[in-house]
Order: sequence, then C-alpha cells, then structure tokens
Amino acid sequence: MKTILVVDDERSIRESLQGILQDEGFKPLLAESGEQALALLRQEEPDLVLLDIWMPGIDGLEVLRQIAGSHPHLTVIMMSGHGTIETAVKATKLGAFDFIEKPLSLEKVLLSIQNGLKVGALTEENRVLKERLARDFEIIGNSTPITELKKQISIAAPTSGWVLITGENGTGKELVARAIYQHSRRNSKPFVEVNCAAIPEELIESELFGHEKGAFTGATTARKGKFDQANGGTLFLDEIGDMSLKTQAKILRILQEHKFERVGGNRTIEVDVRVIAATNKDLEAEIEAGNFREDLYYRLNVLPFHVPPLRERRADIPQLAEHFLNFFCSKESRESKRLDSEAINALSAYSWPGNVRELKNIIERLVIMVPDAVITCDHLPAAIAGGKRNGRRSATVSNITRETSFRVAREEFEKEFLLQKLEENDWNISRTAEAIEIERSNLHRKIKSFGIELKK
Ligand SMILES: Nc1ncnc2c1ncn2[C@@H]1O[C@H](COP(=O)(O)OP(=O)(O)OP(=O)(O)O)[C@@H](O)[C@H]1O
Repeated sequence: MKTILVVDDERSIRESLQGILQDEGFKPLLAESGEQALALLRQEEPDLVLLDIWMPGIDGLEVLRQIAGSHPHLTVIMMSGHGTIETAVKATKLGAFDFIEKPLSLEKVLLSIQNGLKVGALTEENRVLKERLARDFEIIGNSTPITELKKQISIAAPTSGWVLITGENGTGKELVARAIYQHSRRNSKPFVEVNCAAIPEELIESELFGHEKGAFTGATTARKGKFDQANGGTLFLDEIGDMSLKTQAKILRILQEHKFERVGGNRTIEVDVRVIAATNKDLEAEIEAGNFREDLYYRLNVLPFHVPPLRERRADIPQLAEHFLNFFCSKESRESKRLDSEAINALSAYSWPGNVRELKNIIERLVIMVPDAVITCDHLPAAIAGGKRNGRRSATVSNITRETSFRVAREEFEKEFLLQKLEENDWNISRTAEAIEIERSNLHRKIKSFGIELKK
C-alpha cells in the first residue's frame, strides 16, 4: 500500500483528503504544519507528499527545499489557494512534480497522484538499474598497475579527448572503456559498442556511418549508423586494429571535422561523438607494416591506456577470484564457496594466457562443477594446480594403464592439452593456435582426429 503524506494547516482539507485517499486504497499520513511534516519525514518513508504552500511557520516552499535536500527522490505535489505563476515556477525549480490549485478537484488530485507515483517508480527503477550496471562493470583489483589505471581513468574521463586502450585479450579493455564513459560528462547519453573484427569488411562502413535508401541491393530504407546512434555520447570501437585503411580515413575525418556522409549519400552529417578505441594489436608494428594510419594513431594516442596482462599484476588474482566466486554463486543460486590457501596460491602462480577472462571462465566452471564448499587444488585444472593435486591423479595420466604404448600415451596427453588450451581461449581456434604456436589448419586436423567437440 502506498503511503501519502498530506501537509495542510486547514483541518477540513486534511480530513477530506484523508477520506479520499483511504477510499482509493492509499495509506494517508497527516501533518498540520511544515515543522510536523519534517519531523514525520524523519520517521516515516512516504511514497508521495501533498504539500500546501501557505502555512503559518515554515511554509510549503521551505519544506519543499528541505525535502529536496534530505529526500531527493521523493515526489512532491504542491497545493495552493492563491497560486501565482511566480510561486508555481519557484516550486517547479525546487523540484515539485506538480502544482494543483485550490479548491481541490478530486479527479485532478487523484490523477496527479497516479502520475507522480508512476514517475517516482520509474525514477527508482532507473536508479537501481544504473547502480547494478555500475557494479557489473566495476574494475576489481588493488595492485599498483590497476590503482594507477583507475587514477588515470578518473583524470581522463571528464575530458572530451579520444582514447586508445591497448592490452592483450581478456585483460579488461572493455571494462576500462565503460569506466571512462561512466565517469564522463556524457554518461547520460548513449554508449554504443562496435566490434570491428566481428563485422565483415564490406559491411563495416554502412554499420558505422549508416546508409541512404538504395545505397546497395537490399538497402530498402535509409539507416542510421553507429556514429549517428552515439551522437552526444560515446562510441566504443573494439578491435580498431582490424579496420581497413579506407574506414580509418573516414574516422580520422570525424575526429578532425566532426562530419561524415552515409554510404550512398552526399548529405554531410555532423556529429559530436567521443570515440574510445581498443586493440590487442601492436599498432606501431601495424603502422610499420602499412596496415594502420600513422595520423589516426597519433590522434587517438593522446589519451593512451594500457591494461597490463594478469601475470604482471598477480596481486589482483585472489581478489578477482573471490569476486567471481561470489558473483557466480549468486548467479547460479549456489551456497557460497571459498578457495583454500593452496588453491589461491596455485591460481596466483599460473601464467593466465587468457588473462582475466580465463580466470573468470575457470571460476564459473568450478562453481558449477564442484559441489563442495571449499575449492582445493584437486578441483583445479592440472595446468593450474601443477604438482599440488593430492586427492586424484592428474587427468592427463588418468587413461594410461600398464599396456599403454608410447604413441597412445602421447595422444592422450595431446588431447588433454588441446582441450585445456581451447577452454582457456574460449574455444577460439585462431587464438588457441596462436597460443600454442601451431598452424590453425594443423589444430583443426587434430581436433577432428581426436573427435573433440567444439563448444562455441
Ligand atoms: N579488473 C577486472 N575486474 C572485474 N572483472 C574484470 C576485470 N578485468 C576483466 N574483467 C572481466 O573479464 C572479462 C573480459 O574483460 P573485457 O571484455 O573487458 O576484456 P578485453 O580486454 O576487452 O577483451 P578482448 O580484447 O578479448 O575483447 C569480462 O567479463 C570482464 O568483466
């Protein structure tokens, strides 16, 4: 039941509003002065306030000012018998939701209350969602490089400078991009994300800049591109190192002139977009190889961020592991779990080629697969546990018997090794092949011959 605080010095009004509100299923609270209303607000949490303006003692506008300070999300509807435009404007500036003139009309009061409650609920929902989003994108870690990174983010975020984030796969580049956005002055405007590596070369331009009707077969209507969608806000260009030179030239022009044309059109469109770009490539080497424009690199590199690999900030591993453990236990509705000290040491000593993403994936798997409350080295993959497994033999030798030949043992090992490496690299063939330094085609052949089923 929604509670409504009625503040009016006229008893007849308080009583008639009390009756109406009760009839409509609300719980009314009554105050006959501003002082009494403020005292009540220290004990009760009404969902809405109906507040008279003219009252002896503290008047309605002053009560409204104090409510704005102490209860900024509370919806207040002002009531007045001698309302002037001037007081209505003053009340609106102080945050009043509505202004109703006396004598009160029953319909108007109820309509205003319904609208006020609806807007109040939406505002609250929005606040909770934003809070949850901020928590989901929190950068965990207190190691020196991460503390320094967070400091740089807080300095660079409020400026309008373009940003280049570099770092290996899975280090948290997207997280850094989102943190910059969240702390920027554009955080109420859109954050639009584009993974340049995931879009075929021939579609990237229309994806980024949009297209006019008839620009190509299938373009039956004009379509806005990501730059349009991000206008006023931030565009996150992930894997910028995979973008063609032609697209790079167009992006450079936006940086310099804030202008572009849609595919198949001559109309020049002006935008105000902050670009945050990220790459796992060495762009200086790409420039050398003629794959990346030097001028774009220098324009982007004004605000450079480098996210170090996890193996260079091992101090963060215990905190990250615990964070992911709590996150997945709550997501999967499991009883809380903990890692014993030996398991934490093993996780901290491992090299994490897939960085934080790999750690997150492994913890997710442990939460799902391990029924025990305490996770030990016995539960960790062999490559991470090293020689610390006590309870069972390493999975790599589990299928080997007295009769096993050298050839079969080697195959057993190879299969186990590939399974683990594929898992570490999110079942991405190219990345796995690169990590273990074999040809992609060779890896494909082995996967086929071992009958390994690809997960993704
Ligand atoms: N410091 C951190 N705190 C909490 N979570 C993190 C942290 N770093 C990374 N993660 C998580 O690890 C995963 C990978 O991070 P993210 O996608 O930001 O990496 P990336 O460098 O952009 O990877 P890629 O280059 O492969 O796109 C995400 O789920 C992210 O939430």
